[in-house]
Amino acid sequence: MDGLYCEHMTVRYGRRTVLDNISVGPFPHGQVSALLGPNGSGKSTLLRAMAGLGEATGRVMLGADDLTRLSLAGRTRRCLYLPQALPAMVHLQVLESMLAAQHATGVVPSDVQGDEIDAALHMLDVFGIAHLSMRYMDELSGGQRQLVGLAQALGRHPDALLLDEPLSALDLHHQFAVMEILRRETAARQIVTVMVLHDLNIAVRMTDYDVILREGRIIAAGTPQAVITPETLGQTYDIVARVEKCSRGLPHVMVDGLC
Ligand SMILES: Nc1ncnc2c1ncn2[C@@H]1O[C@H](COP(=O)(O)OP(=O)(O)OP(=O)(O)O)[C@@H](O)[C@H]1O
Repeated sequence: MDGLYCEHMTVRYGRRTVLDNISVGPFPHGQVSALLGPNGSGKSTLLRAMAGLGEATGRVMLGADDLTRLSLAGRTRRCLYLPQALPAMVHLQVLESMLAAQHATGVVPSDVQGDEIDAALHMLDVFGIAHLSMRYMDELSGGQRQLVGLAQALGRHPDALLLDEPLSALDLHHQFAVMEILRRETAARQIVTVMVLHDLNIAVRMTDYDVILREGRIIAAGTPQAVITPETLGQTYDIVARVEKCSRGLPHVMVDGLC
């Protein structure tokens, strides 16, 4: 099987089982996937387990490669997790923080052409924040730090990118801009990108493969059109919702009330 997938994944916190023997994926190469579901449904737990963070049993595969057999450093090089928390407010310039991130996994990937500083500046430029390169991280806004975190993550050239609520601090313009950047970079690099999202309208329009979780169980998986339906939204979020077409013919989720 191609793409990123996990088999028989179980995660416990103490005596509480949050994910019980679930298999999910494959999350395809070259496409952006979303993990959806209500608060506490297990999205971050699943993303972290796929990245090898925390105690978990089961297998995580990237194509034919069993990631669970790798050291954590080796695994992080292949499959990078960007946490929900924004990058720390350290007293480092943005460019320095990019270089530190580049070196965090010990190896500068061979496909980074030319000078490392140029590569870091290029990534900042991709996210439209090259003008912040000499500013200090602890002097940036939350949204600006989130953009730096995304630039750091893509700058590390992983094969799979696992992003936990990467749009949470961004304004509407930047939410759409980041989704377009992630779609373009994911396709150009043929990597796997999986993100936790709460905005169903972004998911329905701008992702390719979605998984909905509730209480650690998979409610639905597939294309947004197949997964984001009034039935699954009712079953998952306890809401009465419609998926209509807007005047431009694009799908739009509308919530009429609670079940
Ligand atoms: N470190 C922890 N120790 C104990 N329980 C935890 C821990 N982290 C998460 N949980 C519990 O595991 C369950 C799943 O949490 P998780 O953070 O994966 O949910 P989520 O779907 O990402 O939620 P949200 O949308 O609110 O971020 C929740 O019931 C939560 O209380």
